Amino acid sequence: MSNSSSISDSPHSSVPGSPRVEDFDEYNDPELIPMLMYPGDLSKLPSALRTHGGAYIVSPPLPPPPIAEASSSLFALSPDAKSALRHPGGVSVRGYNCALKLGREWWDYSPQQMDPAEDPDGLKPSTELIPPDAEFVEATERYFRAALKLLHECISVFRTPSEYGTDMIPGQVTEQGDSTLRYLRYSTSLFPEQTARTSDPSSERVLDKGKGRADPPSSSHPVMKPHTDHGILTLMTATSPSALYIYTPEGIPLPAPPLPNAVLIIAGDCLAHWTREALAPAQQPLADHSPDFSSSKLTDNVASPTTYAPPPYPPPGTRANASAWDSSRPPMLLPTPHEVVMPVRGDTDAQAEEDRISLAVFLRPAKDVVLYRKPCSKSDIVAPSGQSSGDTVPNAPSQKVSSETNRTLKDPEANTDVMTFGRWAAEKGLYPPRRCWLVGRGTT
Ligand SMILES: O=C(O)CCC(=O)C(=O)O
Ligand SMILES: [Fe+2]
Repeated sequence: MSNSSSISDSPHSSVPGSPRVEDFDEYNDPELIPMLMYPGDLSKLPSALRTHGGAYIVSPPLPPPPIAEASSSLFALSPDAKSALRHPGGVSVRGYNCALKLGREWWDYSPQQMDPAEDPDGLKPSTELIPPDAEFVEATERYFRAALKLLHECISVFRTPSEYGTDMIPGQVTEQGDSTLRYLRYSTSLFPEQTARTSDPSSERVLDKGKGRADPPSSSHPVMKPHTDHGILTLMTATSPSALYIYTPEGIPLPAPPLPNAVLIIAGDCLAHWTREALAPAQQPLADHSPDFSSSKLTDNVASPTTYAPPPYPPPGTRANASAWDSSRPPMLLPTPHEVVMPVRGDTDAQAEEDRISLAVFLRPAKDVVLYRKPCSKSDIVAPSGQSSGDTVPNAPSQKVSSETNRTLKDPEANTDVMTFGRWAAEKGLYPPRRCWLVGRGTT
């Protein structure tokens, strides 16, 4: 498809490289992320996620994102003030965190009380991990509420009968759940050498999790490595320079620059679990499901079924052959891999030396919502830390697994392995293949 014909006389023709919404049905260009006009085109979101891994929603019902305020208020705080916003239990998805070697810092806004599993001693409600700027926090709260409303509208599309099924999202996903809003700052000035030069040594130690010295950066560019988000949907916007890339289900990278008056929506892990369940009930025995995807109804619309591989989700703590359960049931939607690679000095981008600030709203279910139930034999399940079998997930770091994880690991009587969202989130970091289904496919 030719870009010039598709964007001429489009209301968004000022945005180069994006297809006109009206062309969407015919549209099959893997190089462009579709643009959906709010509200009329929301119904096309499942298709867009399936073919491209993401879609822009144009004219979303959202207040202006408080990104400039994040820069001047939140990220301008002193190192000590930032340290005061760290979660007492070291949780990286609440309050302030940084990865200086990757040139990145971020802050998560989560107005709900902390989950007891994260905060067993009831040390602090998360509302205490907020910066001392009421105006900024109010603007953040306003944006968060409006974004959640929009994301729930998106979810209602998945509940409407369509060629992909009906009621793909469980009914409980109507509340805030474990949703959060995140601001990120990417800057070469965050690299350890820079911070060592510009901040006093004691602050630097605090910022870099107790390290007394500045290790060199892991990359010359501020980055976020390829991953999928563990929630349902993520809504994103950012300042230039453009640095975000998403991957299609075929593993093709697409630039995802910030567009004026638009937000990007991508799919999280939950959608893959639920669309797999909706189309292939887990209760059916393994033998009923052919691993030959080309013969599956589910893949009729996929351009090259042979290149369409499901994400390698080895069930935690199971024997290697148990992962065949997952690969025999391709999900209708894959979670969207994405990564951020900042241009830096010497790159061609004119804005290469500017910081990039991004904002993401993660729509997540509550921790006890079930992602899937998997039939298993008693011998399939071992402790996720790999203590009771030699053939558990390779290289899984030995880490403490929450009591919630152990409780829900298995119902021995029913021979059913129940994966809740809380368990998935807790275990995702422990099993490298779950970080991103692209890893190991030679794409990254
Ligand atoms: O900074 C961005 O644009 C993406 C952030 C992201 O992927 C994340 O926080 O999970
Ligand atoms: Fe992400």
